[in-house]
Amino acid sequence: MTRIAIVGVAGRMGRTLVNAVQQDDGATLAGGVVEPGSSLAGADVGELAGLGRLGVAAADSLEAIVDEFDVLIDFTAPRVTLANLAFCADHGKRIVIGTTGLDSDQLAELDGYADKVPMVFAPNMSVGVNLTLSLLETAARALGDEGYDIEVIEAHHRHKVDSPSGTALKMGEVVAEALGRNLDEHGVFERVGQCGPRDPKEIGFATVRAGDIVGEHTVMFATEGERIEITHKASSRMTFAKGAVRAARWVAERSNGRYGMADVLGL
Ligand SMILES: NC(=O)C1=CN([C@@H]2O[C@H](COP(=O)(O)OP(=O)(O)OC[C@H]3O[C@@H](n4cnc5c(N)ncnc54)[C@H](OP(=O)(O)O)[C@@H]3O)[C@@H](O)[C@H]2O)C=CC1
Ligand SMILES: O=C(O)C1=N[C@H](C(=O)O)C[C@H](O)C1
Repeated sequence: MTRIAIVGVAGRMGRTLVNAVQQDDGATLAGGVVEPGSSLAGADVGELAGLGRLGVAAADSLEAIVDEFDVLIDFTAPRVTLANLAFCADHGKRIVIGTTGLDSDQLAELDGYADKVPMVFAPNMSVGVNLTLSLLETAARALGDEGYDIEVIEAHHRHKVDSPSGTALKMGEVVAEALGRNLDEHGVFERVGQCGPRDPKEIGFATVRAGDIVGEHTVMFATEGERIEITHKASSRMTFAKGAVRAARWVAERSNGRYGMADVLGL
C-alpha cells in the first residue's frame, strides 16, 4: 500500500486528488498539507474534498507529517514545489509533481534533484494527453516539412495563472523536436499589430482563459487545401488526479531519477 500525502490539498487539484486516492485500492491517504498559516489547518481533508470525515487533519507543514507518508503529490506553484522537492530529497521521500509554469531557472533547479530523489514530473498526467503526444510526434514527422503550418491552441478556466499551459508547451516541444526545430527560436507566443506574414517554421501558440474550462488542447497542421487538428479535451480533473496516483504508486518502486508520464504508462 503506497502512503500518499497531498500538498495544496485545499486546491482544485488537491481536493480531486483526495478523491482519487480514496478510489485507489493500492494507495492510502496519509496526509494533506495546506499553506502555512491557512485557516484550513486542522480541517479534515475528506471534508475539504466533499467526501465527509476521513480522520486525516490538514497539516500546515510537511515536517508535521514527515513520518506518515512515502510519496508526496504536489500540484501547487513553482516556488512551493521546489521547496517541497528539496524536503523530499532531504528526507528520503518520493514525489509526483504536476505543477506547471516553472521558468528556465526553476526547471534547471528541478533537474538538479534528478540524482537525489525519485520524481515524476509531467505537465499533464492524463493518459489521453500522453497518448496524444505520441500522435503529435507521428503527425509532425509526416507533415511538418511538407508545407503544413503548426499552431497550438489551448483553453483553460479563468483562475489559471500560467500561460501557455504546461501541456501546450510540451506539445510544442514534442513537435519541434520531431522536426529538428527549437521552441526558443521558432515558438511564437504573441501576434499583435503589423507582425508580418507567417514564417513557415513558426510554431504558434494561442491561449483562451474563460469560465470553468478544465483543459483543452488542439494542435493544428494547416496547409493550402486542408488542415488536420489533433485535439484533447479534459472534462474532469479526475483524469489528471488518477494519473498522478498511478504515478505515485509507480515511483514508490523506483530509484532516484526524473521520470515522465511516458515512463509511468510505458509509452
Ligand atoms: N500536471 C497536471 O496534470 C495538471 C497540472 N496542474 C497544475 O497544478 C497546479 C495547481 O493547479 P490548481 O489545483 O488548479 O490550483 P489551485 O490554486 O486551486 O491549488 C493550489 C493550492 O496550493 C496551495 N498552496 C500554495 N502555497 C502552498 C504552500 N506553501 N503549502 C501548501 N499549499 C500551498 C494553495 O493554497 P492557497 O489557495 O491558500 O494559496 C492552493 O490550495 C498548477 O500549476 C496547474 O497548472 C493542474 C491540473 C493538471
Ligand atoms: O491549470 C490547470 O487547470 C491545468 N494545468 C495543466 C497545464 O498547464 O497544462 C494541465 C491541465 O491542462 C490543467
